[in-house]
Amino acid sequence: MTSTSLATPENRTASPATMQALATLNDRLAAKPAAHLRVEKLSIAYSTARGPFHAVDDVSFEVKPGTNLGLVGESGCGKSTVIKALIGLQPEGTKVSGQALLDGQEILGLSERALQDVRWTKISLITQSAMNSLDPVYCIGDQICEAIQAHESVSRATAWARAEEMFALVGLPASRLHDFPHQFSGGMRQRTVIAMALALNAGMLLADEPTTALDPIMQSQIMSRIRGIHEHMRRSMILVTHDIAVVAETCENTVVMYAGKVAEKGPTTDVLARPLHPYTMGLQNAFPRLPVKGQPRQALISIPGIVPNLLRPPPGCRFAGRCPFATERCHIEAPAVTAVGAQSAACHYIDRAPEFREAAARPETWRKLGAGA
Ligand SMILES: Nc1ncnc2c1ncn2[C@@H]1O[C@H](COP(=O)(O)OP(=O)(O)OP(=O)(O)O)[C@@H](O)[C@H]1O
Repeated sequence: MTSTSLATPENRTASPATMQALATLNDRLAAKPAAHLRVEKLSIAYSTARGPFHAVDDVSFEVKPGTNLGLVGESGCGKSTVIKALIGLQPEGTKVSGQALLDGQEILGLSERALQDVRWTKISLITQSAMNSLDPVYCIGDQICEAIQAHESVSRATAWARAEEMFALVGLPASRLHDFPHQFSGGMRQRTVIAMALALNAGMLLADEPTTALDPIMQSQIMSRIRGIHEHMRRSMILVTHDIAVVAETCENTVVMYAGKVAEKGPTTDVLARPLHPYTMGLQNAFPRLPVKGQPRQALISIPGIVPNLLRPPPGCRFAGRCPFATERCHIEAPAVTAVGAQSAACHYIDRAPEFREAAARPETWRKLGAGA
């Protein structure tokens, strides 16, 4: 990446500190390009007292270099489980199968030693809870320096300068590097975690609900900061969120997960404008959309029912029990993934998607569950 490519309209209005931080990033960005991730047939089962819990089943997707992928779905659909497996943080005893190739290197099942070489330098994590990732007894600057020096043989002065650079990128003054975590607000702590995740310039960022713990104003500030950084640094990112609107604004591609499986995936604009899977249609109804002038404000419709228990996953389509269009076949036979252009979905009735979309927009459709397609 060249310095001219960083001079986007947005950063022309950025502060001198941010501009300086962006300029000094150039060499490191060029040395470590954005990563490519290919996940193939990823299955993950937690070991529980009642047997294996199949939290993720046969999940495949790709993150192209320099793009953002949104991983969406209700709570308990397996999004965080995917993220944890990618960075080797699954609990002991968890069974992980399939492949995850980061720039061609298998990152599933690495030894702790091998993981240390990959984590933070090639793939880094922005977690849900910033407070837990910061040590209360060290000042923030020391923590960032320690992370840098654990992976790169640079002097403390260089590491501190890098920490200042990262703070400028996330919009925090360098003087605050001397503070301790308890002196920061929730939003500032979250920015710090983002700065730490960026400090080693990993080609792949995993952001697991990076704003969930914050108030709505702070959420939108942090998300626009993440978008800005993405724009300048062109890292690859997986963004886990419940919020379809955030995905629409931030991610080129989207994977919709339901009960541990991929329900639908493809370019975000296609998935949101022309969803193929009834679950995506239902998920969209549950989120507020921007009002269109002259049209009545759309009512929010939630999907009745709950995600099935994955100790014993249902044999057919996992969404069948909540799908207003499900037939007997859906309850017995698991649907294969079918592609329509760049988009694909696991639904037996993908060819009826236009008709389903119309019906799914009406609240009464979701009231007569199991009525058959
Ligand atoms: N250590 C564990 N042992 C057993 N089951 C687990 C464990 N961790 C998570 N689960 C279960 O796995 C399923 C998927 O959880 P996961 O956290 O991946 O979902 P999610 O889609 O990220 O949800 P959320 O949006 O609430 O974080 C859930 O039913 C959860 O209860």
